[in-house]
Amino acid sequence: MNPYLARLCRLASQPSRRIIGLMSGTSLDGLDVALCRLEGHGPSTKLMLEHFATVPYDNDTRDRIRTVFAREQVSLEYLTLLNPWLGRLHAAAVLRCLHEWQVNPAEVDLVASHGQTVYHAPRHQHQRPDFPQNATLQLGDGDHVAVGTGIITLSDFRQKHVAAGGEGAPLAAYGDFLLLSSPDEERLLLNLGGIANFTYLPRAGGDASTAFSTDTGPGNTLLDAVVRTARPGQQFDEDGRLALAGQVHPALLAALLDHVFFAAPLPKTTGPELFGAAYLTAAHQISGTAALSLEDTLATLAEFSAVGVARAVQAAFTTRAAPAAVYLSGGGAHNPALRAALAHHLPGARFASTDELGVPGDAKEAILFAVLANEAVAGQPIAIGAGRQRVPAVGMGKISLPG
Ligand SMILES: Nc1ncnc2c1ncn2[C@@H]1O[C@H](COP(=O)(O)OP(=O)(O)OP(=O)(O)O)[C@@H](O)[C@H]1O
Ligand SMILES: CC(=O)N[C@H]1[C@@H]2OC[C@@H](O2)[C@@H](O)[C@@H]1O[C@H](C)C(=O)O
Repeated sequence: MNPYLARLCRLASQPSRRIIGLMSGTSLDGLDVALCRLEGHGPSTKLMLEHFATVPYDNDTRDRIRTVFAREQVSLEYLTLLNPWLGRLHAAAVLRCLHEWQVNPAEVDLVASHGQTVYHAPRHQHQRPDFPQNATLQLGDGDHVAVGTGIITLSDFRQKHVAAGGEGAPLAAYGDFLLLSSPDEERLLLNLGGIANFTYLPRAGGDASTAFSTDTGPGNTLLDAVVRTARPGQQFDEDGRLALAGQVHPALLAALLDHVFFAAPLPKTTGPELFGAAYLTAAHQISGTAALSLEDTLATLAEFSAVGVARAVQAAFTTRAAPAAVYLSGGGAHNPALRAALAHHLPGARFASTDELGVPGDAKEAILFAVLANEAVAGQPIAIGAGRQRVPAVGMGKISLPG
């Protein structure tokens, strides 16, 4: 037997596993690296986060990804070259983190690598009759991470979700359900990344089939794009200072909200393919606001993100009140302008951070992939999907052996 397969079998029956979760999201700020100790599997999973770091992307890396990111037309050669290049970059980042944390790679059981989403194409977005499927593409091939780190790697988690009928995202519900369900309260877990999404969790022990997650629209992606253009060298509106100095422009807001995505049934996903710079330019033109100040544009975009969240929450809870307990994660949770707009549009909510539940908000998505890998190796197909999520129980992740 291949010794790596034998190792994998041993890992599956161990009481706990040490797994590195990797996530690089739509904001392209860097690679999130979470070294997790995961004990057990399924609803009895216990997480100990041993270390977490975001390894920032330099300008060259960001530029390379942006050459293909969310673009309909790209050079096939460039895409092909970027795939192993990113895999090796992520492997090198893992080794650097382990060195800093004084952890021997041989003492890590698995890497769980999300890769870099370069194009997300749910059917409702691509609308091509010749391709009736949902589709999504992540680069940074798992074989390159496995060979580069010497650690067995699981990757490409989203394809199984698509194969089973889902849109390949959000996968957050699977990890949230296993780690953050509580017998004491039902919860909304609201992640404010480039794209915003939330997970609804019923009380632990309740009807698990009602758990689900959905994207709600942009989180930070348009805010970041505007700042990058207006203030070269700046990646985002630090502490929402510019947005807080502006006023919401009602006509621009109305133009931004005028898209079928916001009325589409839940769950649904989206990405910068739709909510990119061109979307904002069109809304500026329609509303006659092309000359609006940077501050007012950012204030309006923060409002837009918050209204998107509020509309999805309203759509999810038409016959009863939404859960009051809302736990925030993702970079947008650090943006006071976004938080103020959310507080206004979700008046019944009691906001806290997932940090208070033992899962640091900035690390939550990287941890998710470690949890998915743990289930793929030691658990069962995760059975929350069949209900509201409308995806049969699946395990996710492809296995790459280092040798
Ligand atoms: N102090 C801050 N003030 C304002 N915004 C902030 C702050 N810190 C982080 N952000 C925002 O958070 C973003 C990074 O968020 P995050 O890392 O959650 O995104 P991501 O994981 O790439 O996105 P996604 O979840 O869509 O894949 C930054 O680009 C910025 O917009
Ligand atoms: C296709 C894709 O990469 N989607 C990401 C993105 O970033 C946020 C939102 O859009 C979410 O749907 C998803 O990531 C998280 C980790 C998820 O699947 O839950």
